Amino acid sequence: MSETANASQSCCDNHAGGLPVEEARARIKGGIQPVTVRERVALRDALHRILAEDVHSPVPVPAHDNSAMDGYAVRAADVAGEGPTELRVVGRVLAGETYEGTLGAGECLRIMTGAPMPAGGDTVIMQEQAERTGDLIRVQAPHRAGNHVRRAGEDLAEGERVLAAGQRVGPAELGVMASSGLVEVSVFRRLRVAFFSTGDELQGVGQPLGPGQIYDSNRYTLFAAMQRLGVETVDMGVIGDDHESLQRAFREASAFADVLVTSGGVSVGEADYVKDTLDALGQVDFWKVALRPGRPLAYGKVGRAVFFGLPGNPVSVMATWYQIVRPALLHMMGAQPEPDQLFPVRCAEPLRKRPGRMEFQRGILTWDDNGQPQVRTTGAQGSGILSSVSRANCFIVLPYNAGNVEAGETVMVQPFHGLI
Ligand SMILES: Nc1nc2c(c(=O)[nH]1)N[C@H]1C(S)=C(S)[C@@H](COP(=O)(O)OP(=O)(O)OC[C@H]3O[C@@H](n4cnc5c(N)ncnc54)[C@H](O)[C@@H]3O)O[C@H]1N2
Ligand code: MOO
Repeated sequence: MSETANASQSCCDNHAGGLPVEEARARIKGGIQPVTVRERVALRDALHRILAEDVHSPVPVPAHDNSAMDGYAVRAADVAGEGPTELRVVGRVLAGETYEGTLGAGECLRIMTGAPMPAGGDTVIMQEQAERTGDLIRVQAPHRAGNHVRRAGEDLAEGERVLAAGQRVGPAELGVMASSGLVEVSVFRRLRVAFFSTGDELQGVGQPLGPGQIYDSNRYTLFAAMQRLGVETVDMGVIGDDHESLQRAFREASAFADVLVTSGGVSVGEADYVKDTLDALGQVDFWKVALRPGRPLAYGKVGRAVFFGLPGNPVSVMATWYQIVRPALLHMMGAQPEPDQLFPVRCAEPLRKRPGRMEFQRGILTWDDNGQPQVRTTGAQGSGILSSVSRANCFIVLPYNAGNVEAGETVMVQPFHGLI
């Protein structure tokens, strides 16, 4: 057998346990198109949206040289020596005003934080460092030229590119655009994402649980994750475990949604119809990823909609959402790829791990007694224990081939901050 044949043989063997996570991500990325339709929206409506164009500042920010402190605007030359130096206060300027005169030698101006610097003045002395008597101040020099002055354009120069196309708009981006005086911004249209839960055992909150029933939590988790991502959500409720209901729901969703996300029914059980429905109405690309929790994960297309069939276990929903679906949706939304946020940290306790799947255990990242970062798990890691995520602040990411981890070994963590 040739070397190539050997390589492809071993590749397929490995994939029996599911596609490697990176390969699943790459296959999805290769099969989906980012949206191209743009719209202009008012600044606040741009929150969580993706910029469709670079944003340039039409004005310098700040617009004028101004004081960073409450105190006195002076001429640097007057306060360059050892001192003490006496200067005469010729007036006052508050934020929002301008001082019309020009400071002459031996003169200073009472100035408040944010007020424009007067002509002739180039340095500010904090009021705590000036002793005032009547119209005179006495300062102990020297003071560095330009001290406590914020230069026009030091934040953003006029015409400077402030933000790039593909950036997601969060609080800082919204504020920065407002600081440039922008009223509207061009963003990509929102993705429309439909979702439903499957399972005859599911009951809605507010109803008593019948025998064998559980509450449907996945629709809440998915709703929250989608809201945070900034997509338009269409909640299709709970769909029963039968071909007819599923086919109807798939057809309906594919008529209006860009993406359909379901939970449950993708494994090998006798009521797991989701993959079969996808087979019948669309195309299955893959339905197993070597990821834990969350191996059964169906990906394909129904009509023009991209389909993700997540497993039913609530933690598997979260792992597959954050590791596979979220990056895919960001790509479809027109966002720049996010850099991997993986950091090496000492593991404070032993971890159980079987080789063969990439594992996302739920961790608590803290500091040890020596001030060094450390991580431990939230406890039981079953894929039905959703509180293992609500108690965590990071994923502990264990590679495919890793086995058990000893206390004190280094592991990689992916903080939830900015992710969840
Ligand atoms: N013989 C095998 N059995 C299972 C395998 C396997 O490979 N061979 N894989 C296991 C793994 S791993 C997972 S994950 C689950 C995934 O199964 P399904 O996607 O078909 O999910 P369900 O069977 O419908 O549900 C699994 C579990 O999650 C609960 N669930 C479902 N939906 C919700 C919801 N909306 N809110 C809260 N909880 C939900 C459901 O009641 C089940 O307990 O399959 C394993 N089995
Ligand atoms: O991998 Mo399943 O997805 O354990 O929960």
